[in-house]
Amino acid sequence: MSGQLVCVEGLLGKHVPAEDLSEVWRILYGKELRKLDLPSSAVNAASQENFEIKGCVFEAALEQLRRPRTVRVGLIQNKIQLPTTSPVAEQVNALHRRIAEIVDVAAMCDVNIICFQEAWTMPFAFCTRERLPWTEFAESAENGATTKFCQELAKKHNMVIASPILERDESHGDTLWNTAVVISNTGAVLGKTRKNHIPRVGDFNESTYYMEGNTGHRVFQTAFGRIAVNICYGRHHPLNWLMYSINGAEIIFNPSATIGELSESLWPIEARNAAIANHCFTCAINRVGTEHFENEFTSGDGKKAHHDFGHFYGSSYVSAPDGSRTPGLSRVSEGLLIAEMDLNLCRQTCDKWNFKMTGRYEMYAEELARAVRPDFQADIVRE
Ligand SMILES: NC(=O)NCCC(=O)O
Repeated sequence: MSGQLVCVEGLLGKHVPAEDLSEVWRILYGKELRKLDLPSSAVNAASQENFEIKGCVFEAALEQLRRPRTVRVGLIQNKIQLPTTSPVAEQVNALHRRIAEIVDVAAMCDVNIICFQEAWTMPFAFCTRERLPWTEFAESAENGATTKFCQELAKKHNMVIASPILERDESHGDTLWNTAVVISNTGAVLGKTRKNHIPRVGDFNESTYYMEGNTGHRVFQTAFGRIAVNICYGRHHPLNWLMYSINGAEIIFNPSATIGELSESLWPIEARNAAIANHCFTCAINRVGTEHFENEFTSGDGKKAHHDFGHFYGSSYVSAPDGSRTPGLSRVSEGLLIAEMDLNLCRQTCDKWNFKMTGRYEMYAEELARAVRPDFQADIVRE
């Protein structure tokens, strides 16, 4: 079944009677979004280069004192381009070429900020638990080939780029991290942020390679708004989203690599819920395809050894603070999703629902401070 169904929203459109569709849509997905008019040059280029392109608009009410703060955000989901047995440099170069093609199309659509999927320059090889050649994909966040490549793209297109890579930290004993590098539209490296929560589930053997990040919940002030990057497994941790939001993030990207059997039913809920709970936009990005590895590996579950991880189901989407969301990109093909958003919607939703005001953070801060003490006793009343 995995890999067959292209898109759940497409099925709804096909099978729900036309007279019921908009009500079904409103209940499941929130207020219906206007489609973004994309230039035909971009649509043609996407079709020639064989990737899906979709665009939606999140509107906000007009205010008297603030102008609309309209920004276009792009999300790219892609496959690996070469077999995992190809030389490392060739695999990376092929991915650079593919991303450059898609970013060129994003630029035709006036995208201001773009984010790629988790560890986008490599196969998601952590399932294998092998070191070589996979650790050779790690690069310096500050001056590695991928960062230089992104700096050129950012300058060329006046675009902020969030580039999640496997980082080799030469200043700290050559250690590895799972890192997103944020590059300003000027081409300067604005900074980096590391994955805070590392999975210990299924074949996601990432803790074999790197540790939980040490960069906290930093937020990047860009020319187009304040952004943060909550990498993959971090999306299961509500406090992680909360802290990016407390530091002022208006858009939180969630570059991911995850497979159908494990997480597909959680996928549409978690980033969307985070947008609602934190009065911000969230952008969930997942890779697509099935990646085959030469040496079979086991999953510690008594089942037979295998050569692949399962199907990465794509389905990248954007959610707004009012709970509305875009349809997902395809479950099976590469794609570019563009969301035009008025960032004024963040404060407008905050003023309506007041979660920041009613959140009782001081109460939770005290309770959590007690709960993490070694002498903590749970507060349970018994008969
Ligand atoms: N890459 C990663 O953290 N995957 C973990 C699985 C998931 O969070 O769905």
